[in-house]
Amino acid sequence: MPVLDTRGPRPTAELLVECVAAARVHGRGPAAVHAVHGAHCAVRRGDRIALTGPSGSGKSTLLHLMSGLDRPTGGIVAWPTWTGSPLGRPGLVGVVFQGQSLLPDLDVLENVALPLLLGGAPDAAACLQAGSALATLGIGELASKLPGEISGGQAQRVAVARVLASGPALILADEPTGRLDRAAADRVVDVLVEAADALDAGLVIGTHDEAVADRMAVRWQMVDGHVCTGRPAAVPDRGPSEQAPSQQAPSEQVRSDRGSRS
Ligand SMILES: Nc1ncnc2c1ncn2[C@@H]1O[C@H](COP(=O)(O)OP(=O)(O)OP(=O)(O)O)[C@@H](O)[C@H]1O
Repeated sequence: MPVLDTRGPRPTAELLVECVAAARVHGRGPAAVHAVHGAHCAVRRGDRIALTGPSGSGKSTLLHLMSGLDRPTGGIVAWPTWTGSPLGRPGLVGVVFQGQSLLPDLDVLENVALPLLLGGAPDAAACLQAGSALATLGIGELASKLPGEISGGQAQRVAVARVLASGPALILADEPTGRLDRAAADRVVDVLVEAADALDAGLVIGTHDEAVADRMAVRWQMVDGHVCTGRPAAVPDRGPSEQAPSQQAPSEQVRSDRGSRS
């Protein structure tokens, strides 16, 4: 029986990421695509959010902005309690990518251990943690396989294991169950929710799967690049120790850098 997350948001929990009028335009001129515009949203520790919406509505783009992997072309994306973007800093944000994201020349265990090794963990500890994450996902026997030797669904679970192994404070999963059957999809969501609970992490799952979305306490709906969070489109309430983006040093936020990326 899948675990249903019925907890509501905790408005004073640590604010992990917030978007204030965030926008992302891909390309320029007549070919420009306004993938996200005017996004006001925030994720706190303990949040369990389903990000839903039709194909092309901007879910992946918004997740990439919140991860720091992409930069807004308008507005602000900020991580108020961290100093600067989480990019390249294991343990802060973990992203389960939508497509193939495993390195083909590394075996499954090495793929899962890689972020830990890059973060400075000793080999033995990284391998132990990676093996444990694979076992949690029920795919421990794949450890020595290369990505080319496993199925798409198995690769998707390896990608989830890779994120969980590094114990991030914010987990952003982009269609993590897209290639899985119902039972495997339920298991992956179980694992994501259990890991998020254990880490007191914020969890956002981009999904087309209503059964997955229904298991999250909160739903954000995207339509044509607009995100509806069900909350007023104002700067979210902050806990007493948290600064608004406008009070932070520029280096601690990612502002619009219109024109610097296409
Ligand atoms: N690198 C890019 N260059 C140009 N356009 C892009 C790029 N990435 C995304 N887009 C466009 O931005 C819009 C939003 O795409 P995005 O992938 O964020 O949507 P999505 O809701 O995640 O879709 P899906 O559910 O199919 O994954 C789409 O029109 C898409 O074609």
